[in-house]
Amino acid sequence: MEDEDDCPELVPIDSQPRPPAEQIPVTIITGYLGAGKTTLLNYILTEQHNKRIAVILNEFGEGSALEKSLAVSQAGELYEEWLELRNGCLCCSVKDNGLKAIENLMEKKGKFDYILLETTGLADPGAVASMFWVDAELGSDIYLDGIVTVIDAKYGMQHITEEKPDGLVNEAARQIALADLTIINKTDLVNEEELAQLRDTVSSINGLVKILATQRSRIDLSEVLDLHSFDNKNSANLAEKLHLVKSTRPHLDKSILTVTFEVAGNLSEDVLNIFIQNLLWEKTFKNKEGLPMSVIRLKGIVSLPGKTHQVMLQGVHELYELDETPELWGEKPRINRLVFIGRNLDRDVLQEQFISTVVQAGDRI
Ligand SMILES: Nc1nc2c(ncn2[C@@H]2O[C@H](COP(=O)(O)OP(=O)(O)OP(=O)(O)O)[C@@H](O)[C@H]2O)c(=O)[nH]1
Ligand SMILES: [Zn+2]
Repeated sequence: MEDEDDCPELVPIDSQPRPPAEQIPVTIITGYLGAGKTTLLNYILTEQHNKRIAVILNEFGEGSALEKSLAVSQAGELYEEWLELRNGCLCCSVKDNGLKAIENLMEKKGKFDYILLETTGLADPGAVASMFWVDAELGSDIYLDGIVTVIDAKYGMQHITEEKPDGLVNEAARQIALADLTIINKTDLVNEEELAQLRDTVSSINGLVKILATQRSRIDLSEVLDLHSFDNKNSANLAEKLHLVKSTRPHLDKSILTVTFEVAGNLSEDVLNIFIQNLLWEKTFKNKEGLPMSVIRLKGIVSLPGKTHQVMLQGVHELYELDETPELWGEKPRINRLVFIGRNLDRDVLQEQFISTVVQAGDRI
């Protein structure tokens, strides 16, 4: 789906659900060491916009650092604050730590319009993303808007294809697997052929992701901000978008790839939950070599019996959510579309399992 960018549809205003007015978007900016994350942040801060943006630098969700730097851009002026964070384990305690610190800062300084968070080059953005996502559900002031991965045009390929010792995930590839947008930066350092190769590799990992190319991370802000990748605000064309996604071939034997399939019918919600939990939590699905499938990102549109609206399925790491969208099925055929991004995924095995359990149970309802 690279460069697939359709104009927003004209929709009557009241049919557009919005997050509650006070909720503030967080965009996670990730990418391998030196790819251009900070350059992107600085660019966003200096661009013309009327937003009051809080930028969180340094790692967030690793180790037990006591102090993190937080810079706030207000009316073009950049100033820094040092915040004390009690303990850095963001993935296991939801309402604490970094998030609390942001909320405290907002109490003190007034609200921000937007939060940008740069992870370290080696971080797993999934853990950070999960935290914000869960928190939004718990009625936080903040919601996760999207994950943006910056890739070094010159060294990206090397980072992505580097083989890791058995069982370890390649961090650069995982960052791409999780991304809603990838920015291939430093295009001044490569020729067109190298750039095209890198694009192909990126889409072979993540068949859903949009790919843009930049120099000095210069990018139209509307491409980066307000993506609404984790809520149903942009669900209008999701079914069509998912329909265009293709299963990919891995660029290396054990690398991350995308698999997708479509199946008609109504699903049993209970059995669907069991299927996803087996896949994400129990890891009971194996590919033909007997290796456990591991899903990093999951997206779908499903049809549940008795529901007139399309239901969106979203997953990051071990979290997932079924969320009714404003889209009606109407006269459209009820086709479930699922996209999985991860390792050791076997499309045929997944599809067979899905049909023999979730769809068949749905048929019996
Ligand atoms: N040639 C070239 N250099 C760039 C470009 N964009 C950024 N750089 C340089 O690349 C280096 C790394 O950029 P940063 O923005 O600090 O990268 P980062 O991802 O934040 O790096 P870490 O936080 O250390 O992981 C800096 O020296 C930038 O000036 C570009 O488009 N072309
Ligand atoms: Zn940086």
